[in-house]
Amino acid sequence: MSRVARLGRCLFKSGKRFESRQSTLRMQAETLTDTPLSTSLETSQFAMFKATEIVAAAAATAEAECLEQLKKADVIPQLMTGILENERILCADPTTVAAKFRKMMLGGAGKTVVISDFDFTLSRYANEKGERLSTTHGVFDDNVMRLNPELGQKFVDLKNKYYPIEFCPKMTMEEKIPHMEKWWGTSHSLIVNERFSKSTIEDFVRQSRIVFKDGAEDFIQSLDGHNIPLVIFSAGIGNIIEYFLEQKLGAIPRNTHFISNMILFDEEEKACGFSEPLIHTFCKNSSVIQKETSFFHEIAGRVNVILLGDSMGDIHMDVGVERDGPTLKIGYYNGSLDDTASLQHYEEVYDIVLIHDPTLDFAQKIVDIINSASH
Ligand SMILES: Nc1nc2c(ncn2[C@@H]2O[C@H](COP(=O)(O)O)[C@@H](O)[C@H]2O)c(=O)[nH]1
Ligand SMILES: [Mg+2]
Repeated sequence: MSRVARLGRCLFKSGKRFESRQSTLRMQAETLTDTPLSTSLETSQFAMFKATEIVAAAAATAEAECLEQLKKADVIPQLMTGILENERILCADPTTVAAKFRKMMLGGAGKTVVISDFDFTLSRYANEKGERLSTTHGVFDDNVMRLNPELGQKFVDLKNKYYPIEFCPKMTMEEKIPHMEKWWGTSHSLIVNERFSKSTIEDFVRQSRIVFKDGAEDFIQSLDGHNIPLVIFSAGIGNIIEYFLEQKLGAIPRNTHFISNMILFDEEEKACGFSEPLIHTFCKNSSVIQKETSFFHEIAGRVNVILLGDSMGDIHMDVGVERDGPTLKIGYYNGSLDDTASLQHYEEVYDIVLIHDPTLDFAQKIVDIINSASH
């Protein structure tokens, strides 16, 4: 079945499920808001209700009022219709996604945290000409080749050997992990052995082919403006991301935190090691989070997570804080449009799949809706 036909089937199927959900939502909202409990029962009947029922009714009414706001604003149906009508967006389960949107809007900005990958999620995968752009590690591939071709070739050889393994559809994650550890370990050793200085690495970033997705600066700054924490969870090199943000934004916003491989510098500001534990593509989860992470206090209570990723390794990103809210998983698919197996797999593990999207418009729209519901 061609991708377009599959997309059509997926949209039709999703659409049918969503229509039934919309009518259910509308019915729920009318029921909850048209006949408030206290005016529809005789006093004696009302007296029979236990305190718990009265509290529950009050909570339902309170939620119904929020729901009424959502219904009036028609926000969620509009959003879901936009998703289902966009051929470049896949959504396998609109009903679940609509329910997550609703919970996140009810929770508002104060209950929200964004956990985002960096390489090819906040940064672009390719430029307008379709040329591949750089990962944070790739900053060394490009720049070292210019300064020291023999060493530069070692970085490139590593990428050419291991990148295909990382995205190989036939190997299991368990089969890939030893190769990823070898790739990260070898490239980090090359960096430490060469004792690159901090200032040299900052220059590498200035001259690199890392490009933000369109709207990324505004997205990061709007999160900061609404006090929504942003955790950049990257298996890349966190120092490179910091230098890139400083160069593009002028400073790292207060709300932005990093979980990543960090280059350690000695007193002469020369690279002398890397932080532990190693974070590669397939261990981006709470197992690599240090127990007393500095920003935990800032995200405690933020039960609703917007997760942004581009690879299979990003779907379990979590910062290990106890919570019971939804995680809305938004996946940026950079692969071939003919690779229906990968497209199907992304659709299974991400709530929303954005195909070849060089912008953060969709993520910005979700955050704007959450912020508007908070007022
Ligand atoms: N060019 C190189 N790319 C590398 C190397 N080691 C890892 N990687 C890539 O980085 C991303 C992980 O970053 P994330 O922010 O997306 O988690 C991963 O997908 C690898 O392809 C390297 O030595 N050279
Ligand atoms: Mg990535």
